[in-house]
Amino acid sequence: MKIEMEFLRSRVARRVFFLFIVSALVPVISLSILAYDQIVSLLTEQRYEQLRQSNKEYGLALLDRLLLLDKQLDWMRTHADSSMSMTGDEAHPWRLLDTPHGFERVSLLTEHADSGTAPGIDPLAVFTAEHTDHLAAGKAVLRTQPRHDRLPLITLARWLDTRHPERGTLIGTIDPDYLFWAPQALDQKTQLCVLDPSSRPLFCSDPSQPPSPEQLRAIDRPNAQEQDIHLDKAILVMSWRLFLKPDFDISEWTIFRSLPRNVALVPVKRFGTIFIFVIPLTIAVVALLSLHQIRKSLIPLERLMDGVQRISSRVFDQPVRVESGDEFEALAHSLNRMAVTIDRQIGTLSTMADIDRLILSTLKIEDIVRIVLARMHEVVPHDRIAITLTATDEKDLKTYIRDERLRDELSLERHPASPAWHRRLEAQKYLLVSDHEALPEPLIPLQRQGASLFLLLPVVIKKEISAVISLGYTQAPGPSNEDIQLACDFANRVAVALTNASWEEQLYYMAHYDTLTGLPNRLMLRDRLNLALARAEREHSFVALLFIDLDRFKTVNDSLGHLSGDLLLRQVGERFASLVRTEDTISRIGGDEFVVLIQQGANPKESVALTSAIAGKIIRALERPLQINDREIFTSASIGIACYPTDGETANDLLKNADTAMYHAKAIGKNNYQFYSKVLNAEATERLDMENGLRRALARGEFELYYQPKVATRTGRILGAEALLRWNHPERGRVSPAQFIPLCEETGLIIPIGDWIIRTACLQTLDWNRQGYADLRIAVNLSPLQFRQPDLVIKVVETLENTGIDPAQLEFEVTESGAMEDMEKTIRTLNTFKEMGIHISIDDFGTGHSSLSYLKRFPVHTLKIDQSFIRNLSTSDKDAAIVCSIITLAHSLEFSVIAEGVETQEHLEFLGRQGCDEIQGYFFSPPVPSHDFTRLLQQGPMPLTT
Ligand SMILES: Nc1nc2c(ncn2[C@@H]2O[C@@H]3COP(=O)(O)O[C@H]4[C@@H](O)[C@H](n5cnc6c(=O)[nH]c(N)nc65)O[C@@H]4COP(=O)(O)O[C@H]3[C@H]2O)c(=O)[nH]1
Repeated sequence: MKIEMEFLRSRVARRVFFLFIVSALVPVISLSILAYDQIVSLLTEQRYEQLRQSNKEYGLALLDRLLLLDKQLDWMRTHADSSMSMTGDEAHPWRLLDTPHGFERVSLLTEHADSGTAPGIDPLAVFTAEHTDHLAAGKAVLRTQPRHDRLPLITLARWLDTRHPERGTLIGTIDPDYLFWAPQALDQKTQLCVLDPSSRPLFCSDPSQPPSPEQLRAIDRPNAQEQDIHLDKAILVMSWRLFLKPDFDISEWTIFRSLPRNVALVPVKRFGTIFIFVIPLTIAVVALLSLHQIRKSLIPLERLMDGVQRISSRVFDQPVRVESGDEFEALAHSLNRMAVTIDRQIGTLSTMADIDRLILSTLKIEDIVRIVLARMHEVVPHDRIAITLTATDEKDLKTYIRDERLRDELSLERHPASPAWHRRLEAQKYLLVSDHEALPEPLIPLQRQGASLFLLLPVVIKKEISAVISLGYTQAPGPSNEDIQLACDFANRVAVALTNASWEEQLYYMAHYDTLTGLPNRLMLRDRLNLALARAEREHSFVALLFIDLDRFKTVNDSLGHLSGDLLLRQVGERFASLVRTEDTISRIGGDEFVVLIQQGANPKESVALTSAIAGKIIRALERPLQINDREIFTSASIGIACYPTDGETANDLLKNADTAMYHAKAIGKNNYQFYSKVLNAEATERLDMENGLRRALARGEFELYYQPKVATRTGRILGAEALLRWNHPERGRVSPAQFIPLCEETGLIIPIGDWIIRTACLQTLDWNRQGYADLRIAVNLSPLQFRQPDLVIKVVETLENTGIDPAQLEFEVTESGAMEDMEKTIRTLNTFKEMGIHISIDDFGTGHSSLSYLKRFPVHTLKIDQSFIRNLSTSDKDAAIVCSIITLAHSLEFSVIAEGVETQEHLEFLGRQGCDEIQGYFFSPPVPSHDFTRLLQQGPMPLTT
C-alpha cells in the first residue's frame, strides 16, 4: 500500500488523521489500563491463593511430622522396658533414652523429677495439671518455648502409662531442623514463618527478617487477605492456622508467608512490556489504515477540487474521474454533468455572442445563413438543419441546407411558397411536426437526409416571417423543452441579424450598385478590380478591362429625353451582362460608360483572343436595334481595352489607359474596339498637360478671340461674325479649339472661359460700334455645359449692361444636341434670350436627332447648316438634298439660314440659288484676329466671286 504523505498538507487530512489516532488511542489506552488493573488484581488474588495453598500444604506436612514424632514417642513408650537403653542413675528421676530420628533427645521423667533441677531437662518438660486429662487420654502434649538467638525449644510429652502416670513421662525435644524445613520450591524472596500461638516465630526461612508487628497484627484479623493487600502494597502476606489442640493440647500454630509484590507481579510486568509494543503497533496500524482511508477519501476530494478549478477556468473537456463507489463518485458524476451543462451554456452564449458579432460585422444574409447552419448545433443539438428564406424579392422560397459532404458550401433548393404552412407558423413561436403528416416543401430535403421529426422556428422581422429555421431529427425523442427554449432565443437573434443584414445589404447595394441598371457601380468595380489584380499577381495571370462608351448616347438622350435614355442604358446593360461570365464583372461607372472586367488565364495570346472576342460580341450586341417606347433606336459602342500587367499594374492605371484607348476608338470612327498602347498613353499624358495649361491660360491671357465674318449671300455685306476661341500656347503655339474645347467641357473650364468669351466678344462689338460699325451681330458658341448654368441669363444680362451694347448685336449659337438635352428648360432659356433681343442660332444643324415638333417650339432665329453637308455639296446629291431641305424647312418655320464651311464659288452659288440667307466660310475669310476683321469691315462688302 503506497501512502502519499503529501496529502497530509491538507488541513482536512491532518484533522481527520489526528482524530483517527486519538479515537484509536483513547480506547486502547483505557482498555490497557483497565486490563492492567484487572490483571494485577487477578494475579494478586491468585498469588494470595497460591500463598494460602502453600501455607496449608506446609502446615499439613508439619502436622504429619509432629504426628510421626508422636508415633515414635508412643512406640518408645510401649517398648520402654525392652528397647530403651537407659543412662543415668537409678535413683535419679531422669533417664535419657536412645534418641530416635527427629528428636534432639528423649528423656523419661519420673513423677518426682523437677525440671528445674534435673540436668538436661528442658523447663518445658514440666507440665502443668491442665494437660493431665490430655495425657491421661494417651495423647501427647506439645510445648514450645522461645530461646534467645536460637530456634525455640519444642517438646513433645506423653505418659509412659496412662493408668500409672507415676511411671513417668516420655519427653522428646524435637529437632527444629527436622520439624521445620524450607521447601525447595521456595522462592528466595518468599518469607516462610511458623508462629506459635503468641505469634512468636518458631521458624523463619529468613530469620533475619521476621514478620513485622503490622503483619502479625494483620494476620490476627478475620479477613487477613484483603487487609494485607491494603496494609502494605509492597508485600503480599498470607497465613494459615494449624490447629494442634486436639492432638497436642496446644493452641494453633500459624503458617505465615510473605512475598514482595513486585516479585508476585512479575507476569504483569511482562504484560506491561507487551503493552509497550502493542500501543505503538496499534498506533502504527491505525495510522496506516487512517492514512489509507484519508487518501481514499482525500484523493477523490482533491480531484473534485481540481475539477471545480478546471470548471472555473472554463476547461470542460476533462471530466473528474472518481471510482470510489461512494458519495464522492456520485458527486463527481454530478460535477461532470454540471460541467457539461455549463459548457453547453457557455457554448450557447458564445454562439449567441458570435451571432451578435455578426449583427455588427456581417453584411451578407448568406454569410449569416452559413454560420447559423454551421454552428446552431452548438446551441441546440439536431441531426439536420435547413434555413428557408421567405422574404425574398423572388417568387420562390430559397432553402439552404447544411450538407456535411459540401463542407462550407451550401446546398440551395428553390420551391414554391406554401401559404398554408406560412399561416400555421405565423401564430406560433415554434412548431413540432413529424413525417406522419404531409410535409411542406422546405422540409423535404431534410426528410431526404433521413429526418423524421422536425422543429420549425419562424424568424420574425417586423411581424413578418422572413425565414424559417428547420431542425431535423432522425429519431425520437427530438428536442427537449430546454432545447426548444434555446432554439427560440436563437431564432430571435437570427431575426435581429437578418434585419441588420438586409438593411446593410440595402446600404451596400446602394453604395455598390447602379440603381438604374442594377449593375455594379464604380466603387464595386474598383473593389473587384483590386481583388482580380491581387489574384492575377499571385497566379501570374492576366486581367482585361474593357472601357465602353456608347456612341451618340447624348444625342439619343437629348432628342428622346432622359427617361428614354434611362431605358436605353438599362437595355444596353442587360445585353452586356448576358455576354460575360458570372465571374466577370460588367459595371456602369457613369453616364453611358460601362466597364467590363475579365479575369484571364496566364497565356497572353489566349487572353488577347478572348478579350477581342468579348469586345466583338459587345459591338455586335448593339447592332440589333433597341426597343425604346415603341421606337427602334440604334446605338453603337467604342471600346478601349487595357490589360494587366502590360498596360498597367494598378486599378487607376488600367482604368485610365482603357479610357484612353476608348478615346482612340472614338477618334478613329467609333463603333470599334482598341487595345491601349504606349502611344495612346502619351496622348493621354498630353491631354493632362493640356488640361493643366488650360487652367492657367485664362489668367495668363493666352486666349484670344478670332472672328469669322458672316456674309449676306446676295450682297456680300458683312452682317456680323462668329467669335472663335484661339489659344496661344507659350510652347505649342496656336492650339486648335477642336483639341481643347472638348477638354474644357469635360473639365468644366468652359464655364469661366465661356464667360470671358462673351465678355470679350461684347467689348469687341462695343469697340466696332465706336468705330462706326454699329449694326454688326457677333455670334458666340454656347457649349451645352455653359447652357445648363442656372445663372447664365443673369451673367449675360450683367455683361450686356456692363458693356452697354444692344442685345440684338449678340447671337448665341447652340448646338442641336445641346439644345435637345433638356428641351423644356432650353425653350425657357432661349425664350428669355429672345425676349431680351438676343439672336439665337442652332449650330451644326442636321447632325443631331432634332425633333421637328420641338423645333417649331424653339425660339430660334437661324438654322446653321453643318459644314459636313456643305463640304460634299458638289459630290453628294444627298447632302445637297439635305441642304435644300434644311433651307426650306428653316424658311417654312420662319427661320433664316446660314451655311458654314463654304469654301468654293460652287458652294456659294448653290446656296445662293437655294435661298440660303448667310454664308460663312473660307470662301470669304477664315477666322481672323479682331484687327484683321476691322480691316475686312473697312474693305466693305465681300466679293461674291473669286
Ligand atoms: N474646313 C473649314 N473649316 C471652316 C470653314 N469655315 C469655318 N470653318 C471652321 O469651322 C468651325 C466653325 O465653328 P463651329 O462649327 O462652331 O465649331 C467650333 C466650335 O464648336 C468650337 N469653338 C471654337 N471656338 C469656340 C468658342 O469660342 N466657344 C465654344 N463653345 N466653342 C468654340 O470649336 C470648333 C472648331 O472651331 P474652329 O477650329 O475655329 O473651326 C471653326 C472654323 O474655323 C471652312 O470654309 N472650311
